[in-house]
Amino acid sequence: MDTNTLYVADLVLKRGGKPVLHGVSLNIQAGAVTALLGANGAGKSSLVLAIAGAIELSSGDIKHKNQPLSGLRPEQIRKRGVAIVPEGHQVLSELSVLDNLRAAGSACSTRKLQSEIARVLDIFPELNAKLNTRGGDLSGGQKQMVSISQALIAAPQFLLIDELSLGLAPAVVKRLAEVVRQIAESGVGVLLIEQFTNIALGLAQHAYVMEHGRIVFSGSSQQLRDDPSILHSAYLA
Ligand SMILES: Nc1ncnc2c1ncn2[C@@H]1O[C@H](COP(=O)(O)OP(=O)(O)OP(=O)(O)O)[C@@H](O)[C@H]1O
Repeated sequence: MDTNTLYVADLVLKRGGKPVLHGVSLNIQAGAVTALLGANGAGKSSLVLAIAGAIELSSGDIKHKNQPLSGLRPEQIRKRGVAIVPEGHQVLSELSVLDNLRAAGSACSTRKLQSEIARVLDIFPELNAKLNTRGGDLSGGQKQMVSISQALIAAPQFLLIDELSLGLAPAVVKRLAEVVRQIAESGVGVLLIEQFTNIALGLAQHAYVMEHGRIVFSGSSQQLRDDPSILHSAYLA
């Protein structure tokens, strides 16, 4: 088993008694972006939440470095190097940006937390001027930067991003795409859910397409660009 890969195998999941994932398998490679595409309701968010331990699986395996992650609590999964940027650029709106970052690193020692905050501010230098601003007073793009920064604290090996650009202005989307590329180049494996398929396929080497709780395509981003009918049928399904 390759230690640079997060293995997800045969995930079965129900929500509200309804089957949502019907045996989903995928691999996320460290140091690369993997795109996860599919229409609303296909099960992408549920998959990411299940990998992060936020919702309970009926069955399936999630493994990294030969260790099972399935069945662990979210904070244990985080400690093992898998972090999530949930949908909707959520931040703690009453806390300052700096306190949002501190809260994300509450498991770190004070010294480690300082160096981690400095590291994420190197990635998003635009947050330096906002450290004392309340989370609730930020623009959507700034909130997404804080949300990604929170996930990056404690240097995860894998980062699962649920909707990078939803509702954000084109200039911000371009900036966030640049950062995702940089994060992957630094060695992190990024699973990217992104409504703009051209952005996702521009960043990703490998892509998966989901339809009604199943993976219906796994292959190179180039293949999906060359044959748009695969995506068209998934988005119309
Ligand atoms: N909290 C919930 N409780 C019960 N069912 C849910 C819940 N959230 C989502 N579902 C159902 O799970 C299925 C998959 O939804 P999910 O949000 O995972 O899809 P998605 O591909 O991420 O779509 P979207 O882009 O709309 O978030 C849908 O049928 C949805 O109705």
